[in-house]
Amino acid sequence: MQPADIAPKDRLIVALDLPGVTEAEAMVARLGDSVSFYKIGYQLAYAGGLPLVQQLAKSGKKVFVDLKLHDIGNTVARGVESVAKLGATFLTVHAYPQTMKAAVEARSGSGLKILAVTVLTSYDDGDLHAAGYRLNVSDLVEARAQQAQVLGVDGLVSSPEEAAALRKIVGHQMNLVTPGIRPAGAATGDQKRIMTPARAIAAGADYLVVGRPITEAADPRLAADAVQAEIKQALG
Ligand SMILES: O=c1ccn([C@@H]2O[C@H](COP(=O)(O)O)[C@@H](O)[C@H]2O)c(=O)[nH]1
Repeated sequence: MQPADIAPKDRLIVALDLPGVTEAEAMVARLGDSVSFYKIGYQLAYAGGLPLVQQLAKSGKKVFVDLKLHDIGNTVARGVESVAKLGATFLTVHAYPQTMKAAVEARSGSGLKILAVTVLTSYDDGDLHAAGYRLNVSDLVEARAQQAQVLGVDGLVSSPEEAAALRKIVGHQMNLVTPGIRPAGAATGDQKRIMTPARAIAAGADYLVVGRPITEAADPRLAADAVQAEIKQALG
């Protein structure tokens, strides 16, 4: 999907990083029609949250399954086939060539899009070096984006800090999905490469992933509406 085709409201993806299905359902009810796109990651998926993917999809919401798959090709492919049956819109894999190739082949014919996680937004150059990488964050993100593009991956997960550079590399053929979003004044937490919603959109991000600044807000709906307003304003 070209960025211009993405409805402004669908650009906010709320991370349902919550302890269980009851809490997740309550959050979805609280956010109501302010939010149309949800992300289910480790915490909820491992607490029985995967059936919620189908439930949300049936109720008209879009769902991003953020399991960041990385395994031998056959295991990744079979996992992708299973997630495709749930009706999810996005699924993440780590941006390793074998993994991306297996995922792209396995999703073909389904409506599922594969997103490659380039470098986690909680990493800076020092963290990469500590993990044994010689490249800095921006170089590794760009190298992985180029590999992902060649392999036919549908989109990239990166910090909004890399969005403008990635746009130049991949044009509008791939979706740019950016966590590490922090409204002005929000606690950074463990995120290291962050931007405000408005700056992320201006930098070229298609989708903004926001978790704690919304789910831990005193009024999550008000917090989500504020992010939506910032997105709309930045889109002009
Ligand atoms: O590089 C990445 C990839 C995924 N995430 C996920 O996004 C949300 C962010 O939540 P916040 O509470 O807004 O920090 C979370 O579910 C991560 O698993 C990411 O942050 N960075």
